[in-house]
Amino acid sequence: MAASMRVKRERHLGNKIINLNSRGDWREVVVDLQVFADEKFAGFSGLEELKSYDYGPRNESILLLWHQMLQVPQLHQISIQSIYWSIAAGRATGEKSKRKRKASMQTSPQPKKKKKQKKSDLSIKSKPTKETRRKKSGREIYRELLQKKKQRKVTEQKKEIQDMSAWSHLPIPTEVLLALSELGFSSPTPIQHQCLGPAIYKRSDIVGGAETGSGKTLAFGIPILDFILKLKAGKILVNKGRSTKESENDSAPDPEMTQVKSSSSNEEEWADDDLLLKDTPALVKAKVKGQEDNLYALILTPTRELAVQVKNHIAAAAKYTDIKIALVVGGMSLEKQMRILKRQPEVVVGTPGRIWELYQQFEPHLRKIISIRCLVIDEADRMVERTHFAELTEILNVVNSSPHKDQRQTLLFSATLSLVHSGPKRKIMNWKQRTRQQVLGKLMDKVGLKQTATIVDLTKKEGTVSTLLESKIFCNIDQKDIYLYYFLLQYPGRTLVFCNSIDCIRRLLSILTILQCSPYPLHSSMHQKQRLKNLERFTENPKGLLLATDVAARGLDIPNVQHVIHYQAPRTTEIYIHRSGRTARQAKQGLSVLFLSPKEIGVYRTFCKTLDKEEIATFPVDSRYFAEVLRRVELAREIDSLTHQYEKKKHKNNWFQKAAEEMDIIIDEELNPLLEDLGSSHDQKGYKAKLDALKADMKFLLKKKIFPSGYSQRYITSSGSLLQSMLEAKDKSKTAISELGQDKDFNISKEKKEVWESWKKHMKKNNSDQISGPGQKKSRNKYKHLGKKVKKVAEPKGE
Ligand SMILES: Nc1ncnc2c1ncn2[C@@H]1O[C@H](COP(=O)(O)OP(=O)(O)OP(=O)(O)O)[C@@H](O)[C@H]1O
Repeated sequence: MAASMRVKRERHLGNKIINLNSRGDWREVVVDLQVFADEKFAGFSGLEELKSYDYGPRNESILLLWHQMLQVPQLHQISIQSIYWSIAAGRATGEKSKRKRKASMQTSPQPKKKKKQKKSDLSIKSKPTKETRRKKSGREIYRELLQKKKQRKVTEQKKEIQDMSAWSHLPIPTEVLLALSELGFSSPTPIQHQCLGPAIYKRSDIVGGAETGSGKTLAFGIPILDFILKLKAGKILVNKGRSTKESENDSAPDPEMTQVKSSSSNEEEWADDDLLLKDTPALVKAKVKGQEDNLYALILTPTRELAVQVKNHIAAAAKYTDIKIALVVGGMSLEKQMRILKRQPEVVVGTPGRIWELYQQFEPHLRKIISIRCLVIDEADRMVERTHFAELTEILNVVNSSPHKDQRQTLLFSATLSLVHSGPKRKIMNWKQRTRQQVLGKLMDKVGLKQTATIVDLTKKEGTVSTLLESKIFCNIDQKDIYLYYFLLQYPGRTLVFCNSIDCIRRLLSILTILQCSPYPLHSSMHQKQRLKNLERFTENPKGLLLATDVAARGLDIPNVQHVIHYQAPRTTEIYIHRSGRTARQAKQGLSVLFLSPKEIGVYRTFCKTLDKEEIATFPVDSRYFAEVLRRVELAREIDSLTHQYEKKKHKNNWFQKAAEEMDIIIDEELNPLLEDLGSSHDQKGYKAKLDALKADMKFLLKKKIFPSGYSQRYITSSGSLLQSMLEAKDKSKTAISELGQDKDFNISKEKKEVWESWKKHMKKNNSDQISGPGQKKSRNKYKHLGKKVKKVAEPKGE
């Protein structure tokens, strides 16, 4: 039988005490009263649990207090702290009662001895005697340690509580501000600073451009959260046959909103009272009736990974709200996404393909996109490109056909929204050089933005961020592997290597795996789960190596990526900016290295011109260690080539045999020639022995250190001397590139081979000239026997 008891519940908020008896929703907890039969529990009559733990920030009086505190800077920190703690306390209570309930369920069917144990667990306050302390089981000790760890974590969080006064001039909802404080975002970034005002107060359409890693996600995420919170609180009326103006006429200005607005310096500019309504009973009814099960915001991104990230980022900011955010992307279970959509999430983040697919299947929640109130297109310049995302055009046709289109807020963001391309050398018919305004105007027309849209363009002509150290290495296609491996060896750190094709990634993956660099691939032909898993592994590994196509070029916010390598030159200037933008985020330092083959000089020249860059500095390479690097790469190529040829044949035969089996066909003499010749068993044995020998050689080579101990692994010394050397190298490379660019015969493959061979000879000679230490001489002799095996240069495969 259950019993209940109301106890005095109090929480301290700043210097105020809030009596919780009058707040929150409490419910009885069913307990077995026999457990409490002991006289120790005399007077115990029952347990109650707080049903909703949101009494903290969402309570009106606390909100009022919060806003009062915002007016007094010195109280600012206290208010954040107090509200934080009231939430933390609520959560802790919730978890505790959940645990208790679970414990009581577990204890009831168990024998009495166990129950007694539970009783002593419940009497937490009684000091443990020496005897009980000695009797503690391993599980109890573990639990205690866990508890202590939790407490320490909370104390650390308490210490990290931010001064959030830098946000006070912006109309950020308290719940969101609280989450931002927890995330450690003590001030808005420039793009947030400029977008949040017009987006929240005026609900303007926004075209936002800012450099990579500058916080654009929250610049559109916060206005969405604010809008939905206001809708839920009945401060904005969704158009259900009644205009917002009508409702506003019979309502007084909302005290809370007035207060926030008055603190704004741009009050006059932003004031748009049409959108701010008082909590009249009629409005509350309208909210309850029509608004609760609506889809309010749709956020579209070009890639699935970016959609996952945007969803998580906005969900973190919405942590203290009850706004539901769903992810709808391809490559993941359709059924699961349909189940999630049944829960009526207010915000849907996804890729156009899957959203359109579900729309066409008449998924009821997504059918509401016609009446969405917020539409965000992230990486808008890429999304609206012709030939890309036909589904986006379909979605835009639907949302733009809505009779309430004018009430929709549309937000477009990218780091390359207004990039103006320089004209081609030979003028193409009808080609016109556009101004920034014309580029933006075209984009706005395509999406259907209002003419009154606010344009916040913080992008600079040079495109990349100032903390990024850009460099290039001019080399032949065949040398790229060597330079890449050299770089990875000399500069360990989280590195992202971009290639233009999946084939190139597969080849590099194989070679770098043989060289024990542990690369993770990421491209569109992989299973979505594997893609996300690899991204996660890369994020967790401080020396991680990710080989990716441009699927990872835009938007991905992977913390502390130190190097970005363009193994193949990006096809467009935009891609160069986005790829490079995966490093040097949030004002951190980062390095990008562009590998340029003679064929790629044209592209390089184009984006130097577009980005107003005279030249990109050449990355300094220490050629003394190149022979050893070369030796390893060649051996890896040989192993790869041998394995690949054999495995390809084997795979083909297996597939053929399986297909024949399924069709009940016997592979007779007639069909036999269709199978690949794997050689006799003797040949196969020989092949395996050869492969094993090569692998053993590789193992031996990998054990040896290439760089002597104490050799600097930093490309930027504290004095910046290496940076200086890169700048000095700039002029040299400039002439070298222009000379090679003029050499018309350079691209003939025979010539290329000769250049490659002569370069190798040169490197070997160079190396032997420079090896002077006895240790190094000795180690060279060690590899003498390997010379024969690695003599043959494997033909590099096409990229
Ligand atoms: N106000 C803030 N203070 C500190 N960090 C912030 C703030 N806002 C966002 N961030 C962090 O900055 C990082 C970059 O943010 P975000 O991914 O939104 O950048 P972006 O401008 O969209 O970049 P990209 O153009 O590459 O997509 C994220 O890790 C985010 O958590």
